[in-house]
Amino acid sequence: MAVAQVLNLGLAFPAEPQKTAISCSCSCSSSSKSSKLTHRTRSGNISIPTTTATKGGLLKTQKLNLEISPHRAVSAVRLMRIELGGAFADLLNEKGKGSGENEMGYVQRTLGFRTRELNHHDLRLVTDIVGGTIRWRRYLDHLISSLCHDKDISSMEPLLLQILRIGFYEIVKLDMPPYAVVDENVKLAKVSLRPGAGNMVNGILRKLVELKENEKLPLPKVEGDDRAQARALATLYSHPVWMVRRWTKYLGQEEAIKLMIWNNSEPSFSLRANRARGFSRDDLVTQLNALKVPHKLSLHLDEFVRIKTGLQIVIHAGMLRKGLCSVQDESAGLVVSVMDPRPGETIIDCCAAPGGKTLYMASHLSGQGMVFAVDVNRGRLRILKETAKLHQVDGVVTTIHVDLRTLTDSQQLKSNKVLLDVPCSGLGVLSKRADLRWNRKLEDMEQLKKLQDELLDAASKFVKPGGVLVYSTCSIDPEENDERVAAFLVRHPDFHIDPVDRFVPPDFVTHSGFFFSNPVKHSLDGSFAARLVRTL
Ligand SMILES: C[S@@+](CC[C@H](N)C(=O)[O-])C[C@H]1O[C@@H](n2cnc3c(N)ncnc32)[C@H](O)[C@@H]1O
Repeated sequence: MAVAQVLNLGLAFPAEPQKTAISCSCSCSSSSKSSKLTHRTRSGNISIPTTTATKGGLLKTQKLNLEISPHRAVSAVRLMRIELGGAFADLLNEKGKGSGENEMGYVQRTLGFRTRELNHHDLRLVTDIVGGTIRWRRYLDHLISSLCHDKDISSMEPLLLQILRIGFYEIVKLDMPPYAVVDENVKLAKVSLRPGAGNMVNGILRKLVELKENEKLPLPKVEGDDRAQARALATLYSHPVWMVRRWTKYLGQEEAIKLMIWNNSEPSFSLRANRARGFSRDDLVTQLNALKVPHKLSLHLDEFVRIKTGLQIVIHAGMLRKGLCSVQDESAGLVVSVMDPRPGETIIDCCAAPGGKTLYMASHLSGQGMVFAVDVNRGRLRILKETAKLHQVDGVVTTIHVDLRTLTDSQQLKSNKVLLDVPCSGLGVLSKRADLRWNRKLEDMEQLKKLQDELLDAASKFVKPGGVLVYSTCSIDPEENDERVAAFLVRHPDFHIDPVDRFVPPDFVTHSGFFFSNPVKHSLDGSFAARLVRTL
């Protein structure tokens, strides 16, 4: 069947995109609640009315749909929340934000029915589908648009677009049994929108299956001038064009492709055992074994283990809630190694919240010394304070809510060890932060670099003669890393570089003596740290 024939199924972009951007000749284009409910009843789905108590004590009747696969329904709703509501993909699994009652409230409001509660397996599927669909958005949208006669899909009904993206992702990237995927997504479109939307999803997904089976997916070729090649690569590896151009410039095309492949892969996570609570890595391993969560010991840091799957199980077992361990990438742990915190020391952490590095540094103090945790964001600082209590390091952590740039040079707040973990582009953590690549803009880079320079100047005031300032980012971009350090040294000739080779394995030390974790080479988040010592 040719692409044009798909369109003969009745796909058309209507004149009034605000009502329904793509409709089918056989569909009812009205999206009013009453007509949606009528269609649901007609389509024969199992809908069980349930009652839920509202705040005011009233009982509200809600429909429980047992026929729609709950993980697809929840995935579609989460994708809507991320794209239209600005939710962060990586926060939606946290209790109270995405799961449980709250989650079903969103599902009910968006789709008009509830599904059964999600179990661990469902949640894992939701995480995979939502993360993957966001990562592959540019690639999926290219295919969807190609199969809709190159129409502008930005005017498509948002829920319909999310359902199509999920179906495309499952077929093209997850290699799931295609006809089951078609049936499930058609059902979701019929019940949550209207029968015509289901017919349309059916036509497009079937066409996709056929093109995939015949290896005829309409994908761009990497050819032409630099710009054209960057555009093709951006579609094939699903990244913004500006990132492809930047990485091609700094890394070359081959490495840029490897980096994009890494960013698109399933992230792995590290857990840090909290020794401040007397919970060792051996204890952590025992618990992970009991929970049947596969793990590997970190090769670089004594308290850390890596897990590829099972984070949800760890969360549900309450290990984070009890403060026994935290989710922390080893690259962040290695920045703390560059700081080399020791019992009895006073440390100033200039951009501390939400506290990953503060708490790890505090756990090295064995109850003696102090970490002053400075941050401009009150809410994030509150989280740091609460977590410090939970981790039983609150005796050695003092929070200071202030814009670092307004703090005046004073003898009271000076130290031999100052950490400045600046706000940055986060280009080193794109595998974990699925949506970040779409939120970050090229224009942000100039603003961030200006802020980084200002914060470096401010932080340097708190370093005692002979003391060290550690500048760190979770970016792989030389303009935020080496270049910021070089510019700082020109402005501050009283500082010099102290090579980090005494603190981290040689594999992480750059020619200039900085710490750098490379996602492709080290299979960790990308991050950077420089030790800058003030002359006596
Ligand atoms: C990369 S995050 C720090 C992460 C933290 N070090 C950790 O390991 O969890 C950067 C932090 O800088 C803070 N920040 C941004 N501008 C600031 C300023 N002018 N003064 C103090 N803190 C600032 C932000 O609120 C944010 O919490």
